[in-house]
Amino acid sequence: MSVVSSVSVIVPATTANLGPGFDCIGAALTLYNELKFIREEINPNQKLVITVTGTEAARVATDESNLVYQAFTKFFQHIQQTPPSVKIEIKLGVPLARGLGSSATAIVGGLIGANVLTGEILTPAQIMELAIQIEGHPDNVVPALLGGCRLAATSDTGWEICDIPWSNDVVPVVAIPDFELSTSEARRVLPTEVSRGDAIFNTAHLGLLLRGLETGNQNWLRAALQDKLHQPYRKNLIDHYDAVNAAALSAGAYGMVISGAGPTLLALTNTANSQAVATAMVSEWENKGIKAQVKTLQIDNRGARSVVQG
Ligand SMILES: Nc1ncnc2c1ncn2[C@@H]1O[C@H](COP(=O)(O)OP(=O)(O)O)[C@@H](O)[C@H]1O
Ligand SMILES: N[C@@H](CCOP(=O)(O)O)C(=O)O
Repeated sequence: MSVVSSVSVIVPATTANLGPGFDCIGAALTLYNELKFIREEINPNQKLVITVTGTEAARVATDESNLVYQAFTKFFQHIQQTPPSVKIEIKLGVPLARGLGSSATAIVGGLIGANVLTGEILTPAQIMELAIQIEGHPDNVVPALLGGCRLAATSDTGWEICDIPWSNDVVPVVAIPDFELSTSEARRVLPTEVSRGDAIFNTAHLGLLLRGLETGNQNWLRAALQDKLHQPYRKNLIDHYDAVNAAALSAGAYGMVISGAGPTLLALTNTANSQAVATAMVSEWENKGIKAQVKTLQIDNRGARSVVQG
């Protein structure tokens, strides 16, 4: 493969955990960030120019602390080369710090951009290992890279990634409030140890969820979307969680969970009820004084993709 001078990388948002699958399952969604990498001499004293567009652009760092650039430089550290001068153009479509995997898009995008610019020195599996290492857990970076719904588990030799079939009858609706919650803050409230009862509860419910997602079986999905490992601790960080949950259920959702580390709330429902569920969730929050936007999405089955431009 030859070295290229410019590449665009499109990376999907993700919804991680899906209730009982804390830190091991996530799905890619039809909502995207686009990152363009242009290898060029800027000037002798400057190695980096970052531009960001999109409604939350002002909140993204444009210096070396930018997460896309951090991942880009980690790639070069890994292959023991000096990173080239680069211009990075970021088009934001994924809201920041809302539990929709914006950090995963930045990490995956930075790694793929660097790999393509160097003529694909690393394999997709090596890129995945690096992405998991940087993010610290696999459940958002893996579906962002590969698309679909993915379960990741460690093995003696690394990671086993499993493709989880997702029935077309299961529709994801995300309600995104206008406040941020960083993943690190939402991880700080979690206990380091859990009881055997809670571990068994989640093991059983995750098994049920996998079959519910595959078959669209409504009873299994209704029972499956429960969790004892993270949501009981995190829901207090999300104002009116219980009220939005009740609104989603009464409008016909199978269940509602925290998307990723939150504060976005994810309802799973069927096509017939999706509009009612979306309206109920956003109205409930807005009645309580919290602005929110709602999106009825699909599962992205392609994952991150790159287009070489020169
Ligand atoms: N496109 C991007 N470019 C640069 N940094 C980003 C981008 N998207 C997200 N980030 C960084 O990731 C942070 C959010 O990460 P995190 O708290 O894990 O939330 P999320 O649930 O959205 O992944 C942002 O505050 C920002 O620092
Ligand atoms: N399992 C992680 C997932 C974080 O996802 P994000 O989309 O909020 O970055 C967690 O729940 O902490």
